[in-house]
Amino acid sequence: MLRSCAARLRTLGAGRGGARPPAGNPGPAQRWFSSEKLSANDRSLPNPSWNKDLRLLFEQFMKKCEDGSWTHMPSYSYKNTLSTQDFTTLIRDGKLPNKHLSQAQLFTRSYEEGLGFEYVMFYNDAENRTICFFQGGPYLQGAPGFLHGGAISTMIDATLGTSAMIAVGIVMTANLNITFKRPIPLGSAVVINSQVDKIEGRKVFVSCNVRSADEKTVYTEATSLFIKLEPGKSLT
Ligand SMILES: CCCCCCCC/C=C\CCCCCCCC(=O)SCCNC(=O)CCNC(=O)[C@H](O)C(C)(C)COP(=O)(O)OP(=O)(O)OC[C@H]1O[C@@H](n2cnc3c(N)ncnc32)[C@H](O)[C@@H]1OP(=O)(O)O
Repeated sequence: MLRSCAARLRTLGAGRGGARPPAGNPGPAQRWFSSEKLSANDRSLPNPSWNKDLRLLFEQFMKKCEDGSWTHMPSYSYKNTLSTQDFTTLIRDGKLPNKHLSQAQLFTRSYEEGLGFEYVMFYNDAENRTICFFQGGPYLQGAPGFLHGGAISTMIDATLGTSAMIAVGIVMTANLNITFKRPIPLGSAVVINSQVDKIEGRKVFVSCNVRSADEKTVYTEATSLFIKLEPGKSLT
């Protein structure tokens, strides 16, 4: 099943997979989620650290990929990618020191397998929704036995950011409001369900909640504003 979905992604091409870009606004997100990056090292595929719930959720959604309603997002890397160069040229006028760039890693993929952020995202084009299944490892502890709020915020930002980027292209987080309602047990699988609520010019309003795998517990809720970056306008 895994192999068939991977093959499907390759056939479908760009990172939005089967999803159609909005008319006249394809956005560069396509390149970043490109199937070219699908490989044996794809961190969005199950590994031995994934618990039963995370595997089950992954399998359920890979099945949903088969009719094209959902798209599995392969993991991506900032390392030596065209998108990194685009981003630095666009935003930093190429000023980012090369030394730092060559060592750079995507924060959420920088821990060894099982120790930090284990996650996979799926995207639904028709509903403008991105869903992330996330299991926080032992290096993400805050209160004993529970996930650090910063780690939860990071995954929320990544999921909401992905939603916004798919909608309009390169964005940055301008505002992130989070309500922590219940602590999340370390090592448990949670569901981050996000949607684009509104787009006003360059402003993209996105929201999400974080629930337990059985959906019975709402752990966290968040709303956020992302701003589509303006080509040629340096932020530094
Ligand atoms: C991240 C890019 C990755 C690239 C490629 C990778 C591929 C991987 C694929 C996928 C990954 C996705 C996952 C990533 C997730 C992580 C994202 C982060 O962690 S981002 C780091 C934290 N955020 C910052 O450091 C921003 C710092 N702030 C800024 O740089 C600027 O303030 C910025 C860009 C947000 C806006 O600056 P302006 O100069 O472009 O725009 P102005 O003119 O100030 O605002 C435009 C409109 O927005 C409103 N606005 C701006 N900030 C606001 C705010 N905080 N609250 C309310 N309104 C705000 C303004 O009032 C204005 O509104 P009016 O058009 O006049 O109606």
